[in-house]
Amino acid sequence: MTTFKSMLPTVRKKIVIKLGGSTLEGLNKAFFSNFKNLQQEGYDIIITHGGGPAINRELEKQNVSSSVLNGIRVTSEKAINIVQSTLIGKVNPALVSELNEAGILAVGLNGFDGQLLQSEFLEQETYGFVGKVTRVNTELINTLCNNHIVPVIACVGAFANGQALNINGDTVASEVALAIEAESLLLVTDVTGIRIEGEYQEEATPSLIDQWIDDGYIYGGMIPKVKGAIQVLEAGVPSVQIVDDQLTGTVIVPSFSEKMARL
Ligand SMILES: Nc1ncnc2c1ncn2[C@@H]1O[C@H](COP(=O)(O)OP(=O)(O)O)[C@@H](O)[C@H]1O
Ligand SMILES: CC(=O)N[C@@H](CCC(=O)OP(=O)(O)O)C(=O)O
Repeated sequence: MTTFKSMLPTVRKKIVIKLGGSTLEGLNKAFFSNFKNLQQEGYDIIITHGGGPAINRELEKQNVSSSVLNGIRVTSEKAINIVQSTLIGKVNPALVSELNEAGILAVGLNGFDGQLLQSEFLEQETYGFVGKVTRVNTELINTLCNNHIVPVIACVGAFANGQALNINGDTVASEVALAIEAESLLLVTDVTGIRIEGEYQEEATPSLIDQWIDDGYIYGGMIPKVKGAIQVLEAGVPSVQIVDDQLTGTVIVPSFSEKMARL
């Protein structure tokens, strides 16, 4: 029966969920059932993922060294080939397969597919083959979402002539959330949010986070997370969280003065 309600266009909210490499290997059916619940609550889900530990293992196996600066992997020409083949050839299909087995229709993508993540070198002299996102193909994401297909995006950027660039998974998640104007960004990792002097923080503001970075309380892989989170929050995405696999952790909130300035 056609009712007034059924004739209204359904505005589905979008949630970007980034799964860190550190959590990927331990995810189970119970975790994925959260996703089904979110879909039933009217969310379109977009998944992005990293794969740091898998990349580390593969680099070691092939005797290729790499270093990390500000949470970003300095990526040589040899390393980018390993990053690309590991993320696209191993990590992404393993996750897509788990999602499909959990009854969530998912399709694996990387930056080259439909020019999903166009990118340029971030700072070649410092970081080598590391990219920054210059354009996200939001139409492709929207088309999949409108057809109830979950895009699962590997953090490999497309540069010219088929050259891949390595982009931190948290950066990709943040750029995708910004581009599609997500309602919410969840960065799922192996810790229960931001920990300062042994205490997990339920809430954190951008100015506190800047201070914690300066004081060395936030370091390594947490840096791209908080930087992406702040950028996304300041662009107006209402909910930004850094959480563990129970979806518990830190909510990034505007500081009081930032809240007042928005009014
Ligand atoms: N203040 C902090 N609070 C919590 N974790 C932190 C903090 N500073 C640095 N970290 C580190 O960041 C790690 C999470 O980042 P990362 O290893 O890159 O995870 P992922 O693979 O999920 O992206 C934590 O395991 C922890 O070692
Ligand atoms: C440029 C850069 O740092 N790329 C990351 C990409 C993978 C990633 O981000 O993995 P996690 O989400 O597990 O940290 C890397 O090479 O490790």
